[in-house]
Amino acid sequence: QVPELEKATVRIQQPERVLGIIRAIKEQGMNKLQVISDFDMTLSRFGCNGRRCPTSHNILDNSRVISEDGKKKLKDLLHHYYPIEIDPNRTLEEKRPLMLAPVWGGLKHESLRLAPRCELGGGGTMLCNGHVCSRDGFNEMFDQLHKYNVPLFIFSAGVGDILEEIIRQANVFYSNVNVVSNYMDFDDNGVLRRFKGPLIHTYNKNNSVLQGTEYFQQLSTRTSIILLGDSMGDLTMADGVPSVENILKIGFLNDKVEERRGKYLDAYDIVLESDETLDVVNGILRYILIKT
Ligand SMILES: Nc1ccn([C@@H]2O[C@H](COP(=O)(O)O)[C@@H](O)[C@H]2O)c(=O)n1
Repeated sequence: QVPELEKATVRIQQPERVLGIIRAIKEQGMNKLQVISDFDMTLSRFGCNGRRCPTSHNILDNSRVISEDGKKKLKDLLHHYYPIEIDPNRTLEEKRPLMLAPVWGGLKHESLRLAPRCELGGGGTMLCNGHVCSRDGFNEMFDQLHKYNVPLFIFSAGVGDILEEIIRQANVFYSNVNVVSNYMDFDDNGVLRRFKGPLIHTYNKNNSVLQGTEYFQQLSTRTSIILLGDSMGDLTMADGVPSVENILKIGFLNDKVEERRGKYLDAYDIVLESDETLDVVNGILRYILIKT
């Protein structure tokens, strides 16, 4: 029923179980469904024409508002911490305390004055090599969820101001979309002082940073979940949802595919290897949402 699952990029450890979950979600109906998704490298592309696409952090790092010294610091931090972030041989407990540094470490020394809209403006939607960096099927996914009134919760360790702007410029920031991320806090002179609220990094995406938002409580009847992520940290994004009945975890395995395949197959129900599209997600949503 979902032809996209036959794509060469799809790996599933327990196909019967996965088909069972998809059928159960369809039976429960669209009123019970919510989608919880990571943003960078999940809704946005990992690569394009053989080059890495920017994360929402990288858009800021590369922008003209950051000093050359700051750019170097941010790049050094990322080169140091990204291999740790994706290292399959370190436990989450080892990684967790290290992950705050790349989110804030480079920016805190910057006298950053930024009008995020301007930085991305002039048609500058998340561009990389002249191509828009959202995955193929980005608009279709948002459109489908909006049409059927399915809530989409984006839980991101990226920069909220930037990724909101990307969604807005794609004209899909609908009322069913909610974002929890790191938002910049500027003082009266427009200088970046901090991020608002607790910093979200790749390995604390769970209830601990959602306290006070009550988002999941309001959606307590939405007991079917489709979770989209690209890291082992994304697997805890639905931890605050009360009484989950069905959960389908779809993981994008973008980098170090051979090394990480085993862990991803154990953790995610569906693994999409080097797949730069949202075809599979859209195919599953079509099957679930469109009455046959
Ligand atoms: N300075 C940094 C810090 C993190 N990143 C990357 O951003 C991504 C986090 O955002 P999610 O939407 O995926 O939660 C993650 O891929 C980090 O590697 C960065 O590029 N620069």
